[in-house]
Amino acid sequence: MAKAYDHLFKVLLIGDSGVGKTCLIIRFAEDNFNSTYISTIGIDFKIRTVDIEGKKIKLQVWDTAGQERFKTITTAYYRGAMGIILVYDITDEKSYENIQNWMKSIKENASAGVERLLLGNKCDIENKRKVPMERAEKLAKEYGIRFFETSAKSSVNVEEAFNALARDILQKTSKRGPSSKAQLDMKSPQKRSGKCLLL
Ligand SMILES: Nc1nc2c(ncn2[C@@H]2O[C@H](COP(=O)(O)OP(=O)(O)OP(=O)(O)O)[C@@H](O)[C@H]2O)c(=O)[nH]1
Repeated sequence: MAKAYDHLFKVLLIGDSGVGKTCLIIRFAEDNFNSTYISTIGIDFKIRTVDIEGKKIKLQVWDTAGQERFKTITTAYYRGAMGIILVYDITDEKSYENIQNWMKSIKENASAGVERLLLGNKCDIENKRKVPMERAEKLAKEYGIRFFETSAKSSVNVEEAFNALARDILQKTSKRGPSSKAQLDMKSPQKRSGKCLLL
């Protein structure tokens, strides 16, 4: 029987509790949204296969608990990830400031060449915005990573963000060959960002 996919990429979402990691994954994997907040206990994952440049990419998306008390469990999963999505909430300044701590955690726990992506979620609630988009754009530029403002609720940029990450991982793996995932190049080029456009 033919293989159902060409590549399997493991992707991890991290960020403060309540920023919307679970909702982003549910939007991406099931195209659904639920406003009831059930905080993630430990770790969980969902799967979706996407088509990138004619290749079937199976994305195994790991959802981590943002709460401090689960840190020992969740950081154990960093090592196997080929992509890590850092999420903050545009209405919660603290969650944005904590991005640098999450970055530090990646440095300490993930493989050296892991592909990173910054998301400012909940861009549907513009009237409660605390973090200007330009601030996050600047930060992403400093880190040399992509940035999108997203809304899991209104389905803004979710598809785009996951696809961009999958494409970046694919480009890295095809450049280096599938066996050298752990030693991927750290220097990623300056990347464009995605504006939050609610249609
Ligand atoms: N308005 C709005 N609310 C959102 C959005 N995404 C998530 N939420 C709400 O924010 C709350 C937290 O969402 P979760 O996805 O559970 O947050 P989390 O980051 O997984 O939280 P932990 O599991 O505790 O780490 C829920 O009440 C969601 O309904 C969004 O894009 N817009």
